[in-house]
Amino acid sequence: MARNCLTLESVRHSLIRQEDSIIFGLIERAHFPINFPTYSQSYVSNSLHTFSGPLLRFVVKETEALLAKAGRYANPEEHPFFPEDLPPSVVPPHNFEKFLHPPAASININKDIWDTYINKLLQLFVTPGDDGNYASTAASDLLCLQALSRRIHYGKLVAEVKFRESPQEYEPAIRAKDRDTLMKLLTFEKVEEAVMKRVAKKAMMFGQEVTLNKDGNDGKYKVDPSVVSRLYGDWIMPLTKHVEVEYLLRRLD
Ligand SMILES: C=C(O[C@@H]1C=C(C(=O)O)C=C[C@H]1O)C(=O)O
Repeated sequence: MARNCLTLESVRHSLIRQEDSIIFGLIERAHFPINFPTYSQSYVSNSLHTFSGPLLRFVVKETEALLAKAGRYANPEEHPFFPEDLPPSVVPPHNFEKFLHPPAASININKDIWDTYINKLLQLFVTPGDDGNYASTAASDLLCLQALSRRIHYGKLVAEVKFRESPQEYEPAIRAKDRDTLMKLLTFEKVEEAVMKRVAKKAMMFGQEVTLNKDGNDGKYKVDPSVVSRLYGDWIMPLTKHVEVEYLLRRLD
């Protein structure tokens, strides 16, 4: 859909579709235990020193460098975790439609997303332990981080649509830099409740063991549906709303 035709309904539809990517990402990651060395500062201290620091950082940085060359970050919906020193794109530029307000478009909260994912979310949905699969673990973390980042930064599009639909409602609070009022204006509790129920249901459907005999899967899921609901309620939606508020605060710049 052309950006200038975006509506609250169409951006919400995209958020619903993105739930699938996030839940599949969580299921893939939950396949491995925590594998703590993936995040350890000292993991490669004995190697040939082609890099230092956590393996996940190395995997994300190197992947982003490659994707930057392929033009990924020219797309306003994509946000790198390591924007410093990214190589230039080597592909012909695509003329992405400019839907966002330029001074607000550059918001990037990936640092918060990274810290939240590693320090708070992971231990809620993966088991303790170490099976040595650190590179595969980092690869599945990368997918989760990218899906979360895309969803949370989608808050910019949501905020732009909400602002365009009723600028007169938002302008006084933006001018007064009143975060609390902005948060109230952009919050739809009924929508949030529906999101939490739907993601739990999707986690049940996507995370069940599919067998050819009649036995059910004994209520066991690859990732706990109530945890998925909690990740959304406590972190993913609050971070999306944080992006919405930050965006609106710059909407009249
Ligand atoms: C994204 C929106 O803004 C808020 C954030 C929501 C979310 O992150 O899913 C849902 C409802 C709103 O409280 C929206 O209105 O759809």
